[in-house]
Amino acid sequence: MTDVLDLVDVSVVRDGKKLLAGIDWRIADGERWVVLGPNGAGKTTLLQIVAAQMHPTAGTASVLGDTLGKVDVFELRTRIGLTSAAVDARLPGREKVRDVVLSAAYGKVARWRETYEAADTGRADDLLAWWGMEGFADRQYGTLSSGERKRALVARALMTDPELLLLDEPASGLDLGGREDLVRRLANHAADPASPVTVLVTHHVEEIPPGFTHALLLRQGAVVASGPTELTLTSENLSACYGIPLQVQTYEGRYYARGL
Ligand SMILES: Nc1ncnc2c1ncn2[C@@H]1O[C@H](COP(=O)(O)OP(=O)(O)OP(=O)(O)O)[C@@H](O)[C@H]1O
Repeated sequence: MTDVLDLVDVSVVRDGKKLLAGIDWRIADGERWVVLGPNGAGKTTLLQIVAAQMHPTAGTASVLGDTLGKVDVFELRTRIGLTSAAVDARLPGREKVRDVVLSAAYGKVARWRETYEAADTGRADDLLAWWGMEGFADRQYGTLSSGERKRALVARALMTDPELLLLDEPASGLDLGGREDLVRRLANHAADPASPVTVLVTHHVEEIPPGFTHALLLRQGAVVASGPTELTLTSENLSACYGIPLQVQTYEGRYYARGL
């Protein structure tokens, strides 16, 4: 079976600076990955490669069986769902929440003159309900709380029924209740065999939902460790990743870390 992702010796250089260096990373069908690393480690840059938004400077990147540089990326991007602060920033605050989700089906950030099928509207409403946004469809996107926005963004990313879902720091800025609610929903998402392969970027091990099968730790643009979550998220690896002594503990599928 073709890998969902296959990065071989991928590097990215910008303004003479190496943002990523020699990254090897394979993702197989059914896997759920978390990417961790300190500020500036290169997580967002890595996700941009995986999202087919950026080409590597060197190395090869195959996403959903297509090699970047040899494929129409606009076509490829329709098969990938992405949530990030950059996507959020492009969405007009006056847009109705339902249209924020629906417009993704047309690769747009706002509704224009398209006529949407009843099936599309139904799917948008179902996704909003699944992500705890029932009753919000007619609200303006700009009036949502941070937590509500994050959940609406995930619903939008799933609108095209993507084969690969990329979540860049979906819990950033959420309060404890909002974070726990999102972690619970993401755990349900991870447990559903119908869910697409998912990559979650985060700063905090506490935000890793149970059921995320693999982890990749990044530091200064290079991989510190990667593999099955329980083997990768060790105190030793996390200390090397963040450059400080850390102790990792687990409890019922959740991870916790503290400085020593
Ligand atoms: N176009 C660019 N030119 C030069 N440096 C860049 C460019 N884009 C990003 N960088 C730098 O590359 C490094 C990695 O950035 P990136 O956003 O990928 O890290 P990150 O791990 O997502 O960080 P954070 O956790 O703070 O969001 C940072 O030091 C950033 O300043």
